[in-house]
Amino acid sequence: MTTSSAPGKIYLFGEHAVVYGEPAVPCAIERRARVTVEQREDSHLRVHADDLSLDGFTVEYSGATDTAPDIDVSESLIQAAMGYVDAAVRQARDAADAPDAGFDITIESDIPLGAGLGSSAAVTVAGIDAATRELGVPLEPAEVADRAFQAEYEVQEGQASRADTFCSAVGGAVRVEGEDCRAIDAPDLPIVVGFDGGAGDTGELVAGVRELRETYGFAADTVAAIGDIVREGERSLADEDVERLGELMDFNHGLLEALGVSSRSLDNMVWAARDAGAYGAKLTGAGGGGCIVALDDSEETETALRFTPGCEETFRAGLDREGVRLEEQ
Ligand SMILES: Nc1ncnc2c1ncn2[C@@H]1O[C@H](COP(=O)(O)OP(=O)(O)O)[C@@H](O)[C@H]1O
Ligand SMILES: C[C@@](O)(CCOP(=O)(O)O)CC(=O)O
Ligand SMILES: [Mg+2]
Repeated sequence: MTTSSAPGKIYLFGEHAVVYGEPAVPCAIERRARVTVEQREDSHLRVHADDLSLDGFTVEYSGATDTAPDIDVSESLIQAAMGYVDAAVRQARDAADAPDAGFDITIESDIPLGAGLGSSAAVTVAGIDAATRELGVPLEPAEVADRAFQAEYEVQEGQASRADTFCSAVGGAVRVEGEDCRAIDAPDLPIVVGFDGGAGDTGELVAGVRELRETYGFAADTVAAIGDIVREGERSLADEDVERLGELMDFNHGLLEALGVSSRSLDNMVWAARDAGAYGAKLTGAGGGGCIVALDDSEETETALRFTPGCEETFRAGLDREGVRLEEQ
């Protein structure tokens, strides 16, 4: 039996634009997904996911085509849930040259689903790490990242950057531009997250930006301007200039809003944080609903978010300098 965990992330800058080759800077946060795998005698997969619905569920199957129908959850939820797990298992089987390996898999996660905190990447990264270790072929974090990207790319039908998976695998702050992925230095940032309890559809939101970008030159310019913000943001990060970082996050949020990926509740939370004196605030991840990230060393932003209509949860999320790690073997 092997358990690995991997962190979720927030985007300081650059989501969406990173899909078109602009740089992005995500940071791993201290919220993790833990995946436990145990090799079976047969080639079946039995997956237990506690967090997918209020009750959690278990599904046993031997492949994507013959999902066992004897459980009380919709087919689409199973497909959505199993996509990443299936793809992670395919990567592990491939890495170990063990095409028939079967597993009992348990997923536990502190990362809300579809909320912009990279739950899919954390589950995929931790899953590949645990399954390859279980098969006796532990991989370096960079290789876990590469395989997790292939898995996400497959599930998201070509609409994925390397940002989430690389960040989750190596931890800390990272910079991703196309295939160029590297860890960068960052100070401990006073990160506050606000969560509206909802989720956005990453594929749909990415497709929306793609269409705007193809329709209007100024939308393409907006995407390019986000790239400029990221490059400026990297300098502020190196200078540890938190005030400037906040200003650039505000600017980045404005451009994401213009690209149509914000929502009323995300905007409300962003404004609540700014009014409370945060250095800056923006949505994180695909948008549409889910989380915002703000920088504030005082308690003011958390207090304000607690009283903001539409905000369901707020928490401080320290930068997690550790990426994927073995928990137990
Ligand atoms: N705890 C979990 N157990 C099983 N699958 C999960 C878990 N958390 C996330 N996932 C998978 O990740 C998907 C959400 O990923 P995505 O839409 O990219 O949003 P995000 O990565 O921002 O959370 C879920 O639909 C599910 O397939
Ligand atoms: C919109 C995007 O830039 C980030 C999506 O992040 P998340 O899955 O919402 O956490 C897509 C991507 O980079 O793959
Ligand atoms: Mg995701």
